This record gives sequence, C-alpha cells and structure tokens, in this order.
Amino acid sequence: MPNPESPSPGAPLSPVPARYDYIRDGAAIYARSFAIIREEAKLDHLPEDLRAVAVRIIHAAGLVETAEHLLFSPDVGTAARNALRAGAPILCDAQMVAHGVTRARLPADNAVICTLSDPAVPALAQDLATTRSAAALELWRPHLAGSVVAIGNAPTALFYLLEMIAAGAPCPAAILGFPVGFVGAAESKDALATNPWNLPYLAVAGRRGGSAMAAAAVNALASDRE
Ligand SMILES: C/C1=C2N=C(/C=C3N=C(/C(C)=C4\N[C@@](C)([C@@H]5N=C1[C@](C)(CCC(=O)O)[C@H]5CC(=O)O)[C@@](C)(CC(=O)O)[C@@H]4CCC(=O)O)[C@@](C)(CC(=O)O)[C@@H]\3CCC(=O)O)C(C)(C)[C@@H]/2CCC(=O)O
Repeated sequence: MPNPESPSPGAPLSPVPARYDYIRDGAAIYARSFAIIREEAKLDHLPEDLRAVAVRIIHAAGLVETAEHLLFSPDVGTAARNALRAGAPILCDAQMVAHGVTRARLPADNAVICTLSDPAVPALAQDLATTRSAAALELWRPHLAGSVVAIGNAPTALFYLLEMIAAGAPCPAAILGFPVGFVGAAESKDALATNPWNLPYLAVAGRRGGSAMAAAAVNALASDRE
C-alpha cells in the first residue's frame, strides 16, 4: 500500500536550490584546500623542501594523515628537483600517472614516458612470467640513468625496478614510490626504503598510494609554485 505522504516516483525529496553555494574559482579552491591542509596536517617532522610536496600529495588523496606515513631519504627533494631542471625524463608505471603530470609545471619540457601500452609489452610479460606493469619497465632501460621514476599503481613495477637495478641497470636520480593496494604495495615500498644503493626516494608506507599521489609528487617537485 503506497504511503500517501511519500512523494510520487521521480518527484524531488526537497526543493532544489536554483544555485548551490560553493566556490567556483579554481585558484581559490586550491588556495583554500592548501590552507586547510597546512592547518590540519602534521608537517614539522618533514625536511623543509618536502613540506610542499607532502601538501600536494595530501591534496590529491584528501588524507591529511598521509604526512605521517611518508618515507623518504633526506636528499630526495634536491635530487628530484635537480634532475627535473636538468631535463630528466619522468618514467611512469601507469598512463594514469603520466596523464596526471601537469606539463606546464615541468622545468625543461621533460619527456613523460609510460611504456605500459607498448605493443611489445604483453609478450614480454609472458616471457618474463610477470605483470604487464613490471614487464613494461624493460622498455625503460635506455631512459633510466638519471631519470625521475613515478610509480603510482603497480607494486610489481616497483619490485621489478629494484630487481633491474640489483642486476646492474642504470640508477634513476630519484624514485617516487606510491603503489597502492593490498598485495605487495607495503612490501615493495619497504624494499625501496631499505634499498642498499642509497637511491633517493619518497614513498608512502603501507597500503596507501595511487596514481594521483604519484602525479602530485611529480607536480610539486617540478615547480615550487602552488
Ligand atoms: C593488481 C593490479 C592492481 N590495480 C590496482 C588499482 C587500479 N588499477 C587500475 C587500472 C585501470 C589499471 N591497473 C593495471 C596496472 C593492472 N592492475 C593490477 C595489475 C593486474 C597488476 C599490477 C601489480 O600488481 O603490480 C595490472 C595489470 C598488469 O598486468 O600489469 C592496468 C594496466 C590494468 C588494465 O587496464 O589493463 C590499469 C592501468 C591503466 C593505466 O595505464 O593507467 C584502477 C583504475 C582499477 C579500477 O579501480 O578500475 C585502479 C587505479 C589505482 C591508482 O590510483 O592507480 C591495485 C589496487 C594497485 C592492484 C594491485 C594490488 C591489489 O591489492 O590488488
């Protein structure tokens, strides 16, 4: 029996305002967001040159507590900024990371490279008995020396990068490690943070991560303007 007080199907439950009250100016939204993050996030334990990077990573995920879970080598800010200014390519594990990099922020019109969709990758993955994300790194070899690596999705890509370096591949200038999820993400970032080659790194510990965080880290390191 229909409730006589219920609105008829399709009728709005409450009147819809003609105009909602929200900020419409993009720059004002960013400024307000960053002000809220600086008010709420604990940043004091971070080196001065990573605080703006942390703010942008937090902004990408909406998680202020991320600041407390950042893993980093003290030299990563300088290493990544210097490499980017010198024109280093940015090597991304996923197209989502590559697409998130704001080209206008890049100091040297840096190449942004993601090899995941290369037609050679599925066969490589089969030969190497691994994921496409990991196998795609085989195509990074000519670009690896002095690059900035941004991993935002695949734990297997971060593990494979460390295995390539252990086997003698050239070292990147800095590794931004933000693989996400429940299988291998925490472990791959622990491996990065304890790498025996003193590779400069920035990562977020545990299951947290994602392409947006990785792209945000690149964007922050590429340009100091908010
Ligand atoms: C196991 C995988 C995981 N993927 C996750 C999260 C997301 N992945 C998205 C998309 C669209 C893609 N993921 C692939 C990279 C794909 N994902 C995997 C793999 C099976 C293995 C990676 C690994 O474990 O290291 C991987 C395929 C592979 O063989 O490498 C993707 C290539 C799959 C595809 O579309 O073919 C694709 C990447 C596309 C790109 O280039 O950008 C999601 C958007 C899925 C969704 O929600 O629909 C999401 C994005 C997360 C992000 O921020 O990047 C996990 C959670 C990382 C998961 C691994 C761990 C787990 O706990 O399951």
